[in-house]
Amino acid sequence: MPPRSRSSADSSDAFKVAIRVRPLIARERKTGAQMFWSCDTKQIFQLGADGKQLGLGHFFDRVFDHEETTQDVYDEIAQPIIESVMEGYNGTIFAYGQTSSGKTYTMMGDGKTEGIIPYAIDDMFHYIDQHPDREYLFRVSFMEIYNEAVSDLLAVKDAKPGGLQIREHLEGGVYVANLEEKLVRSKDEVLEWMKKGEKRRHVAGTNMNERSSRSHTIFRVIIESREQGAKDDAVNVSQLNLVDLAGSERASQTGAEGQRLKESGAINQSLLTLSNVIRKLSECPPEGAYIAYRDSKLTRILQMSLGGNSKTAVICAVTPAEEEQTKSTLQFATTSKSIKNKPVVNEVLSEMAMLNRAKKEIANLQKKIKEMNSQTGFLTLEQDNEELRQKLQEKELLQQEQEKKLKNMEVFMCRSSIDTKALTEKAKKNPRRATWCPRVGQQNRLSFDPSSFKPPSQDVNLSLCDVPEFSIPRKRRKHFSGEPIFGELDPVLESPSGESF
Ligand SMILES: Nc1ncnc2c1ncn2[C@@H]1O[C@H](COP(=O)(O)OP(=O)(O)OP(=O)(O)O)[C@@H](O)[C@H]1O
Repeated sequence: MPPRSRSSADSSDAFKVAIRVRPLIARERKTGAQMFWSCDTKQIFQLGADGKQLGLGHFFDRVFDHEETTQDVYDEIAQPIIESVMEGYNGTIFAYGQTSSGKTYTMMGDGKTEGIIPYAIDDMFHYIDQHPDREYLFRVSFMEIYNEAVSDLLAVKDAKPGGLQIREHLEGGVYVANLEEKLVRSKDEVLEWMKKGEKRRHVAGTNMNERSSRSHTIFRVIIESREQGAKDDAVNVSQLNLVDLAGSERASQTGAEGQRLKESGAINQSLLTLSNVIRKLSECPPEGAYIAYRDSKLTRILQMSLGGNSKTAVICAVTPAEEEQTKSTLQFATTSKSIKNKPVVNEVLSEMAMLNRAKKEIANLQKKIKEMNSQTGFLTLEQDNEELRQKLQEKELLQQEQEKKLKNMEVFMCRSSIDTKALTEKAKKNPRRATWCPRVGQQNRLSFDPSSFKPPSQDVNLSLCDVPEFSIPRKRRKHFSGEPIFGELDPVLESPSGESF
């Protein structure tokens, strides 16, 4: 369902650029590497061989030095975006930089230190606890772009050769077809999925990094929320993209050959397209101007995060012992600073809410036509009457469409307190694969997985329906044919270990 923008946000700080300078690592310390860069909280300077500053500093929203932690980066750069995402804005945080500069360390963590993703997830669930007036539904997906092919890091089966396809909604907006989205209920579940996906990511050792990422990854969290007991079923749908890019690299430094060299070519090519897109956007092009998003999968998927409807932060990771590569990262960062995004809160209406609205409008139109029919003699009235008739026809068509969709869809919300343990047991035993998603936010949700629901021979099994306040209208019981809940959601609940209810 297409999102509707509800309200506009201040776009002045919708695109932030920060620099993170990492400490020297063992390999560099061993070779007595020279420090080429120094910084304070807002600028970074190049140093000469004598350790003195060369030229002017480069200014950014924030520069983090080698002593500052990922928690510091999170608090100042990422946390405001997470809060906006919970309020209904799209958000993107991505780490950019040369190979071995600390992108994965910053986004994922390294096993000992947590990264931005775990901090973000922790905050999101904390936010839910503090907002009992809304109910939330979380889904996650994890994709990688390797050698210009998109694959699903959470899918059981590998994608066909060539990878997953990128498509466009009729109403605008890009999506990856057949990318699995997992319903999640707790931070631990999210992190399990993240770790599971990380294990499948393409990583290999090079001369520059023992564990060098050979692909770009996008870990996405989709959040739906609505007011508890809201009358018109308006749902905010936002997504958070957490992007760990592969690093730009030089074959002379990494020693890449064969497969590594091919990977390196694909990485550098897509980063070049990213730079070109950023350069074009930094020139503040007029609305509708051509931007080469389609030149790489990465820019296509991140289209909305670059110059679009998203609050975005770019964290440029740099190596203090690298002169030229760090200069080139700073050039990218400087260009990025001029980008202006235009974030809005995304609101969608459920099919039921749309149907209710359409019905109300039809009733109003019918009333108006009746009133007009009782009056005669004035041309203007007849013209108005014709206009109303046309409107009515349109509305009736809309209503028919909504009703058809609803026939194919069943969503059952259970607002009572459910004994989730007992329900899990029942769901496990139930051959018709009822799925449930309890404890997302303050509410329990119960739904059937329409795609795998098989109508029973002796009417519907109501073993789940002894849950208080939960009932299925009898005439609807046989209509489960695969329409998703809230747009694209396929509500199968799977645990990270692969178990599905
Ligand atoms: N801020 C930091 N503090 C301490 N160690 C760091 C920091 N940043 C990175 N490192 C270390 O530097 C090495 C390279 O980091 P990382 O793998 O995150 O780089 P990368 O930019 O993701 O590289 P690639 O593009 O090759 O995947 C790792 O050993 C990591 O632990």
